[in-house]
Amino acid sequence: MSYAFYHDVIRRGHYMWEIEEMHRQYGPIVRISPDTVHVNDPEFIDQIFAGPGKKPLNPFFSKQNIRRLETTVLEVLDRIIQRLDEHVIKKVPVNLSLLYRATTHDIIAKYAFGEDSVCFNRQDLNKPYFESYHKMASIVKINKIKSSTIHNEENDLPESEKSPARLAEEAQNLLAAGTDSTANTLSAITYHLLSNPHILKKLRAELQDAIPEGTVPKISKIENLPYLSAVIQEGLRLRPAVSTRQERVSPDEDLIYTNGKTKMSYRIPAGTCMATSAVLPSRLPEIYPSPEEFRPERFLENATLKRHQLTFSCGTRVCLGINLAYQEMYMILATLFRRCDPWDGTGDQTSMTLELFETTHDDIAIVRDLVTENIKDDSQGVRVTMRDPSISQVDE
Ligand code: HEM
Repeated sequence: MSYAFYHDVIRRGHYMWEIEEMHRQYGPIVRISPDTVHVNDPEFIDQIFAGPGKKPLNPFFSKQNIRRLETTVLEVLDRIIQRLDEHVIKKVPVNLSLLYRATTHDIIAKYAFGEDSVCFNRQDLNKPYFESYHKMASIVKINKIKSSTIHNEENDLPESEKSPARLAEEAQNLLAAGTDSTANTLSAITYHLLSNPHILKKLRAELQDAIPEGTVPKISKIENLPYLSAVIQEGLRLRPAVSTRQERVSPDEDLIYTNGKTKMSYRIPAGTCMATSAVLPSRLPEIYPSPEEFRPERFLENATLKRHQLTFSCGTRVCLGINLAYQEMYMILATLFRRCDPWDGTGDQTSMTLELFETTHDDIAIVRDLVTENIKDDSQGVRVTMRDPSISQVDE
């Protein structure tokens, strides 16, 4: 049995931590299997991942096309607000992780397949569906996909590539890639904001200035807000959603890696597989002091940090949904935290408040790498108690 198989499969997604330990002992470049070298130096990662991004679905997910999706996002945000109000009235905690999944799912389902409010039309927000991932295929109506925007955007594909089976697979991939990823990062950011009221206070001040009227914001009003942007980058750093080892090969040229500290150089022969997981460079203490700490300011103090993030990958395999993911994160966070203060326990607050409910850091901490990062198996997600002095509550 190979070492990688043992830690990846038998120990369920633990090889990432073993690799991190190897880097601690042996430096930024280590061999992790007979034919794969793992790299944990952002300078060299930039070199390996360089390259143009081009893929068939790109126009469909371009920034311009995603902008047209704003109305859909705004509609879903209205549904979120309704749900939150219902929870306030009933005095029951809200599972924000589930709510975020329902949100990201419904947005991608609407955009890509014309499906309306698959999750929000259900009282349980389709919780059983998220719990049993394998049922995903059943939610996708193949005929709808055939007439969807994806299909229209792929007119230049050969007929064989437009078969129902191929489209269903594509649909399944998009739903899988576009739902949990953004939702997990949002859950982590929410946890950190509510655990750090001083950070949330700064964010709220910025949002109040940008959106004085307090309505659900247009993306153009918020996408350049410095503190909100830093909060999102810090969330992506700590919870990068996709933890898989991203692999690249330099087919023709040998690469030379020079360790910045020791000045030792290594020749990596052409054809060698080079891998890196976005989780590891994001935790390097020499680049991110106190890496476990949620500190958005680090992105304001050092504008080059964002360049080092491998969260959405880059080059030829850059995340297809990057524009959608950013639009969702900006709009959801701005909507929620423009409205809600952290609960201060006094009972004197005049705005809607949020307080973590039976949620600890373990509910957002990455435990394993199963292509996407996973938290502990028995986590209930990030849950909050909401209070709003302007809404009368009823006992359940
Ligand atoms: C915080 C949110 C997200 C993160 C961090 C993220 C990250 C990534 C990363 C790192 C990859 C490359 C994986 C590799 O090289 O093996 C990737 C690929 C991909 N992502 Fe995302 N993603 C996010 C949200 C989304 C969304 C909203 C969509 C919507 C459709 C999406 C669709 C895709 C697709 C289709 C691919 C495969 C691209 C390809 O292989 O050509 N992602 N994502």
